Amino acid sequence: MSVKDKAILVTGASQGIGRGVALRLAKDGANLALVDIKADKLEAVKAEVEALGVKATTFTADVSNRDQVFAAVDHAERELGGFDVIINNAGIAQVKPLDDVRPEDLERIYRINIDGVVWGIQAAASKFRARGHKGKIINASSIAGHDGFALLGVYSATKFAVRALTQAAAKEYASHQITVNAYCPGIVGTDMWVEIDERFSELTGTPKGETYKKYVDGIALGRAQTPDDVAALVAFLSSDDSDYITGQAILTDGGIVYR
Ligand SMILES: NC(=O)C1=CN([C@@H]2O[C@H](COP(=O)(O)OP(=O)(O)OC[C@H]3O[C@@H](n4cnc5c(N)ncnc54)[C@H](O)[C@@H]3O)[C@@H](O)[C@H]2O)C=CC1
Ligand SMILES: CC(=O)C(C)=O
Repeated sequence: MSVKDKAILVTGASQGIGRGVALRLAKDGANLALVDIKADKLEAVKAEVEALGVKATTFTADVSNRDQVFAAVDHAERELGGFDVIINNAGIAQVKPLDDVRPEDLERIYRINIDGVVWGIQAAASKFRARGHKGKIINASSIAGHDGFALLGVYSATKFAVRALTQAAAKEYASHQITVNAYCPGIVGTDMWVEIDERFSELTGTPKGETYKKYVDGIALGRAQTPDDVAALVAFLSSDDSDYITGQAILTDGGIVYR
């Protein structure tokens, strides 16, 4: 399984799963374009990637802005000398009872978690077609894209939407040898879960740390997921070994949701 010398763009690369994916792909020999809305942390990840002996470049972009996503893909191609894979990883959580959801809540999360994936799909697919070669589009869904989670209803809806987009894009682009798949992590110990845990505490009175613990206790393999666990699947989906897989939303959760 190899991604050696592939040019790969990762969104949400400043921290958490995106950073973990970038480091794993760099270890495997890929050259990386690191994209995030948070410019300050990107340079540190770039240095970590370069220390592994591959090329890295950074680009600050808000994935909800179509022009910025297209510019990020152009930048990646220019700086890395090619463009082979996009990983539409950036996303935000939202913990809210459905009763309390207002139009601005929907607008904010839809624009990042759904629109951002649409722009990433479009920008990558048009680049692959312009270059006249195959390509891979890999999107972040979740266990919450397979089961709706209480207090994470709208977030779950966005992750179901990512699965739908993944299937539709796989069908639309297959004739160009572009594959489109999604990864569906479980409970990963990143800043996103710190935020989710805190919001559950505020809403339900559960002591801090207890919601995270409750979810981790429900994992069959008995431990929380790490970004490296997720990165192992993303590395496979980025490699030529996954060439015959398209339109799938693959669970990597240590045993929470069974499909
Ligand atoms: N942490 C978890 O347990 C799980 C996470 N996921 C998904 O994995 C992805 C990564 O999650 P984590 O690393 O845990 O989150 P995180 O919150 O630690 O990192 C997310 C990154 O995305 C960036 N980002 C947010 N909005 C952006 C925007 N508009 N434009 C560009 N970058 C933006 C942030 O600056 C941050 O660097 C997300 O799509 C999330 O929904 C899925 C399942 C489980
Ligand atoms: C953040 C997330 O996707 C879950 C299910 O925890």
